[in-house]
This record gives sequence, C-alpha cells and structure tokens, in this order.
Amino acid sequence: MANRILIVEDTPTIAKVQKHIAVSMGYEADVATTLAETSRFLAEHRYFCAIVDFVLPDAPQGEAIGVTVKADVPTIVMTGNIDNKTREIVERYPVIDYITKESKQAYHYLRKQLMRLPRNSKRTILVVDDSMQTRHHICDLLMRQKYTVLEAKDGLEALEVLEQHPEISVIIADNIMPRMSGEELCVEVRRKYSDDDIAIIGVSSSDQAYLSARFIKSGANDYIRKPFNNEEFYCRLSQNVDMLENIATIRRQANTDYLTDLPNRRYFFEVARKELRQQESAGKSCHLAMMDIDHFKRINDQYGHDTGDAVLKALAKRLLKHFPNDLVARLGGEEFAIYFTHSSYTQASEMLEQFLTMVDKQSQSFSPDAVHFTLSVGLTQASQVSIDKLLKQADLNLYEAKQTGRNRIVKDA
Ligand SMILES: Nc1nc2c(ncn2[C@@H]2O[C@H](COP(=O)(O)OP(=O)(O)OP(=O)(O)O)[C@@H](O)[C@H]2O)c(=O)[nH]1
Repeated sequence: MANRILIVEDTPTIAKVQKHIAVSMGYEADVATTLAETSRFLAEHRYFCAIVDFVLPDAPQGEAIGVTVKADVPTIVMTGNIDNKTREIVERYPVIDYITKESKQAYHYLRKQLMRLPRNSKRTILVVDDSMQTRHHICDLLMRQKYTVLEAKDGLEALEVLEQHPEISVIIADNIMPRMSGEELCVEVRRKYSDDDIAIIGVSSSDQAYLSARFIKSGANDYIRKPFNNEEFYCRLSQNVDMLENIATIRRQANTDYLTDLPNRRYFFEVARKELRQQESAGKSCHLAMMDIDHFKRINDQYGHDTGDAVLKALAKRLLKHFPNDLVARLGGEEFAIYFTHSSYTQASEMLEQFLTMVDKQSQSFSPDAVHFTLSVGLTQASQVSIDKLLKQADLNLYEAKQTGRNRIVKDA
C-alpha cells in the first residue's frame, strides 16, 4: 500500500505542485487548506508524513505544526517567511525539516526529502558521544527522519558496535571522549572501511578552528561544531547520505550488465577471484560453468534484435532463480558464466542438466515471440588454478559441446 502524505497548504498553486511531487513519487496525498480540515484528515487517516505551511487562515502562527506533530506525523514545514521569529517558533517543534519556499530549488529539496524518507529506516547510523544528553538529542533528530539509530559512549564501544553491526553506514562522533577520542576512532574505522562505505561526521564543542581539519585528516568526511542548529545538522547529514547513495549507484552501475541486470564480467572476475582464493585456502576444489545460447545469431536474424534482447533477459531471470546461491554473470553477448560458490561439483552438474532440459522444454514461454532455443555448457573443476585458467578450460569444454551437437554439457575428460 502506498504511503499517505498530508499536505497542509492554503495556496492552491503551491498545494498542486506539492501534490504533484508526492504523487509522482508513489505517495497518496490529501490536501488540507485550514487547521480545521487538517484535524479532520488526521482523525480519518494515518499519515507517513505531513508537509505543513506555517501560515493558514485559521492558524497564523504555525499552530498547524503543533497539530501534526501531536498526531505523531513526521512533519516538514514549508514557509514563505525566513525571519528569525518564524524560525524560532518552528524550532520549538520536533519537525523533521524546515524548507523556505524561496525558489524552485526548495521544491527540488522537498522531492529529495520525500524520496529519501521511506528509505531512511534501512540506513543505520551510529551516534558516539560520552554525554548522554547530546547523544540522545542527536538520536532524536535522526529518529525523526526515520533513520535506524545505534549508540556508543566512546570510541572503543563504537568499534565494538560496528563489529556487531556491519550495516552501519554513517558515524556521528564527538571528539573529546574517555578511552578513545573521535579522531582516534576515525583512524581505526578507516583501517577497515573507506569513506565510500562509511561516512564519518565529527562533532565537537571545541572553538579551536584547526580541530575540523584534524578530524577530516583523521578520516572524517565532515565536521559540525556544537552548538549546531537542527537545520544545519540535517543539511550536513543529507549531503553525506547523498554522497553514499551516489557512490553506491555508481558502483552498482559499474558492476551490472545494463541489459539483464546480472553482474557483469568485471564484477564476476572480482568476486570469483576472491571466492577462489578462499576455497583454495580451505582446501576445496573450485568449479565453474560457461554457458552459451545455441545459434543465437539466427534468433536475431529471424525475429529481430529486440526479441534477441528479450530472450537474454528472460534467460538471465531463470538463471538467477535456478542458481540462487551461486555467482551468475553475463560475460558478454549471449555468453554467461556460473561460479559455484555454494554448490558441490555433483550438485552443479545436476543443476545444469536440469536447467538445460527445462530451457529446451519451456523456452517458448519465455518471450512474446515464442522463440525456442537451447543451451550449450562447459563445466570444469580444478584446484590450485587461477580464475583465468578455470575459465579457459570451461570455454574449451563449451567449444566441444558446440562441436558435438549443442544442447549439452561437456565436463572435463
Ligand atoms: N539481441 C542481442 N544480440 C546480441 C547481443 N550481444 C551479442 N549479440 C549477438 O549474438 C550473436 C552471436 O552469434 P555467434 O557468435 O555467431 O553465435 P551463435 O549464433 O549463437 O552460434 P553458436 O554459438 O555457434 O551456437 C551475434 O549475432 C551478436 O550480434 C545483445 O546484447 N543483444
């Protein structure tokens, strides 16, 4: 079910823009134009979030904010006023953000917040501070934006929490703490995690300006000086989370085949190489299969390139389903590889036999043009070899499968 948003706005054009943004991102949206209407909506529905205008005809002093906050609805305030008095009133409420309707950029920012909010619970943030009061204040700010939050009271405890929770991707750390300082923590975290994996934001009340540079040189991505206002805190946090998300997207794109969404050749080599090393040090043999669609050129020639693409995508989907525990990749063209990380050689061989039979029987149901196709496979196993050699042997076996009639598996002699 879609998340529901309450828009509290008395200017129809602005409400329309906000609703358009929310709906385009998959939210359901209701618009209330007065405080009375806001209360009625809140009594009727549960809201994931509210966007609230500061001034309404029957609530000129931000009273609507109090109503949505009291109803436990995470509230983003949007206002035309940027004076200190308005800001002071807004900051009395535990709102999740405060956006001034100054320009188009404000709506761009709102869109980003609405896009991120449902994802925030999947992001774990560790707050490290020896002052319980500051720790709780920061945790409260984070929980308002629905982040998953963990706490530690010094650097050493933070390292223990990190060990238990490898999903942590942001650390917000005070500097001066007993046992291990924020700077020392940064150095320790960076031994294991790069700043693409974990963003560290340093916080300190020190008025020594050089401290921010020292924090960053120790491995922090950013630095906030106490006391900070909530708006600044959220902006810095958003920037760092944006950076992590952008890097994750770039990594995913670099490792994924654009057509089938399978891991690509680059990723396959990187992961298979690591797996091979681990299996070898555990004294296990390694096994790998190369798979190729038979007479794929004919499919393209007869049905067109789009149908060829549809066949590749359909096959990729079936491969993932059939080999859920092993590493499946598209190496290029109509060629796929499977590195068996979790299946024994006998299991791998049986699973491949079953897959070939299934494709021969059911491939017509894979694509709208009912294309029938078959597969050839070369399977190999070895120990003490490189991934390149393993792949080469699998390729030789695949070549033999093609030469001896296709629609078959050839294993090592
Ligand atoms: N539709 C589509 N075709 C592709 C793609 N990548 C490669 N191909 C085509 O795949 C075909 C591969 O042809 P061949 O190497 O001759 O192999 P084949 O026809 O499968 O013959 P055998 O492997 O000997 O059974 C070529 O026609 C390529 O143009 C792709 O991403 N999409």
